[in-house]
Amino acid sequence: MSDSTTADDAGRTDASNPLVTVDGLRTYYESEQLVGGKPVKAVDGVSFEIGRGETFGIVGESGCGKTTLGRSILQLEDVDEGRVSFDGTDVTTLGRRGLKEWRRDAQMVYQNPMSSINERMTVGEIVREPLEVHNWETAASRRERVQELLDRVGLRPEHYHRYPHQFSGGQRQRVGIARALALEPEFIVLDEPVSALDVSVQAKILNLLSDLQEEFGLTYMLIAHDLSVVRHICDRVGVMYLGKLMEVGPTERLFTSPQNPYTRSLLSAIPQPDPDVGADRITLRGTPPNPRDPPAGCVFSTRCPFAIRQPEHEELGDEQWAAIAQFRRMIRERASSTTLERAKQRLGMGTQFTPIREVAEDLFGSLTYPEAVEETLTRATELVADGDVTEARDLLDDEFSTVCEHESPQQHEVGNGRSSRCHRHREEYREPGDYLRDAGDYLPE
Ligand SMILES: Nc1ncnc2c1ncn2[C@@H]1O[C@H](COP(=O)(O)OP(=O)(O)OP(=O)(O)O)[C@@H](O)[C@H]1O
Repeated sequence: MSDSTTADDAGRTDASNPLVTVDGLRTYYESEQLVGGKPVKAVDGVSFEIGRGETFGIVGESGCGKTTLGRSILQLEDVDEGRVSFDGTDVTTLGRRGLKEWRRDAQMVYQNPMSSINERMTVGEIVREPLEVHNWETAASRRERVQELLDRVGLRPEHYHRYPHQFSGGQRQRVGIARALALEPEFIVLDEPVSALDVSVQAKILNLLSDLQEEFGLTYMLIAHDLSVVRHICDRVGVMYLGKLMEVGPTERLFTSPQNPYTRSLLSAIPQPDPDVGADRITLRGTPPNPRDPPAGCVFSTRCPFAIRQPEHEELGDEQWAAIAQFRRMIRERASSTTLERAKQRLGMGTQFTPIREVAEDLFGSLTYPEAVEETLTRATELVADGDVTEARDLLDDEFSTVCEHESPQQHEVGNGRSSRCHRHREEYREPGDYLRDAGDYLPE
């Protein structure tokens, strides 16, 4: 975003001297259920660095853990595991006083900056509050500082005594930015700072953030679901899925040559202005799984268009493969229902699942499969029809599951300052890029 970034041409930061280092961060939200409830794995082992003066973007679908990651870095959430170092200091071990001091340096700007603020406070009081909390200099200088901040973010002196509800969305965001800047921080987490605003206002706020970064040497972490905003202003980007960072890399490289299947799918799901482009692009099937119960191996394996297959299944078309994946998903769901639920179903009480033969007909009826695959699918269908759902699940697992479903992939270095979590980067498999080209699919340009 700024010229002062330490990222080089490839977007690599000065690794010997990053401002923020996140290492193996985990934040789980415990279930409200007292017994047996699984926690939400909102952030699940995330590592990356942010260089001084850099704008680091975090993208991903709704609920993938972006906000929790931002709040965890700022120690606004109880972190379960991992370290966050800021300028070389591990802030996860700071006591209350140390944390209060450090918070001057690290601030957050929210999508709706007024949501957590007492609506009876005037704009001046809102911006001044952090100065009061930290007992910053004298009352007169605090007042002067607030005037200076209002002016710097494009508000007028008479706005001091107005209330935020008298303001437009863009002006309210300016107030939020002024408040975040009050204590002269070095690092700001911007959580969807423009997504609630009209496009014309978005550009103004982004320009303001860019100017402020340059003027004060700020380092930003920008959380956004709008990929065009990220592409426009971030030096590097991290792509998140179900609490994991799937790919990290310099923005332009990541957008033009994504290395991870999830990044590819996410980018190709962007509506293309030109209908001729990306006519056969990859689409993201379904919605992400429940973060209380993420898939056992690679978190993206249940939706991945590039999932590794057993060699004998390589020839199956995408449609055939997708139907099998859907069939397996449904059987897994049924197999995980409790004995009591299953007994109730048999007695015609409780949830009624669609008869499995009907499901099989709907999914596979119009498709052709090699004989051996067809036989397995028929056997699984009959097992479910006879009530042996677990056996059917195991049979399908034996036939179709691969490393993607059993093992969580490591973060592989994939060149030019990029890293990606995917088993396909291992030597014994074909790279996602090669696989895609051979399949003749669309690669985002
Ligand atoms: N306080 C909380 N208690 C329990 N679960 C939570 C809490 N906050 C978030 N979650 C859950 O944690 C997961 C990650 O949420 P988070 O808000 O971090 O995602 P996000 O990527 O920022 O989503 P969005 O783009 O919709 O804001 C979600 O499943 C969410 O429901």
